[in-house]
Amino acid sequence: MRPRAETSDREEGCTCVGKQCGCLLVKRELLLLFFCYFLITRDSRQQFCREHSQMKTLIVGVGGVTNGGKSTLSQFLHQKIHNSCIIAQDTYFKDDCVVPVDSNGFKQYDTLDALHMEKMMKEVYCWRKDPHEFLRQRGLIAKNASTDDELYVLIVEGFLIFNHRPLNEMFDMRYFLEIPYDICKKRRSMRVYAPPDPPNYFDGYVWPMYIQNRKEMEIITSEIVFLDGLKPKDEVLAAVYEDIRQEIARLQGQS
Ligand SMILES: Nc1ncnc2c1ncn2[C@@H]1O[C@H](COP(=O)(O)OP(=O)(O)O)[C@@H](O)[C@H]1O
Ligand SMILES: NC(=O)c1ccc[n+]([C@@H]2O[C@H](COP(=O)(O)O)[C@@H](O)[C@H]2O)c1
Repeated sequence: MRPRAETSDREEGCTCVGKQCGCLLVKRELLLLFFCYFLITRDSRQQFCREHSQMKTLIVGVGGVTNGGKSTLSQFLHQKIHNSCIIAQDTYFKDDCVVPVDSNGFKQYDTLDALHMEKMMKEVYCWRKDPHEFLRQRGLIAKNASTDDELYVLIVEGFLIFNHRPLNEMFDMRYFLEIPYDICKKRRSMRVYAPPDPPNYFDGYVWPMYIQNRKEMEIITSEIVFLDGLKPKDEVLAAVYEDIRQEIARLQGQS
């Protein structure tokens, strides 16, 4: 009879005292197991919630002529806009050894073929899939920051962003910085690329390619806001920021 009574005690709750109690060890192990399971699945549960929530996003394209002020504007917007980040096209140039030379001996850097566009698109898709995680992985957001009612802004900048159809179709807002030939030539001459521009590169290759790329861009898309890159920096930056701020407010007002 005695052993039966001990078994029923354990089933209803342990009454044993002391460190060696097996019931306590089992409970502790179960708790530990549950805690590990919770930790392991927390990130994927949070990701699932984000992917299936009504998260708001905005993709802004900042295009324009070389040295038109794209990076300056993008950096400014990034500093001002909460939960924003930049994907820059000029970080996707192919290695110099695979960029072909044209009939005049100029390296053909100013075409989509000189860029790893599939890689760039992957980065944009990665952001779109889970902007919060994208920012977190790049140290742009606190690990446990709330994801409720957040709006995420992606700034994509580059001289050929509107020429690549799949990318162009993703933009909610498009800006294009333009400056005249002489100013562009002057600004370009003060910048050192890798590799540096060879003699006559601007007149013999860069500017003619800009004219050609711009024509092609205008065939692909018409919804572009053209910006005068000659206006004082503060004026250009403030005007675009205000435009985007209003769009963000409009989106946040939506239920
Ligand atoms: N509105 C502006 N007025 C005068 N200079 C500018 C203006 N915007 C940018 N710049 C200058 O022009 C140069 C090129 O700007 P940057 O933003 O790097 O151009 P991009 O990214 O289009 O090649 C930089 O020296 C920058 O300080
Ligand atoms: N690897 C590089 O970053 C690299 C090399 C050679 C030329 N470029 C020039 O970069 C320009 C585009 O960048 P920006 O719009 O920032 O000037 C193109 O006109 C191209 O000629 C870049």
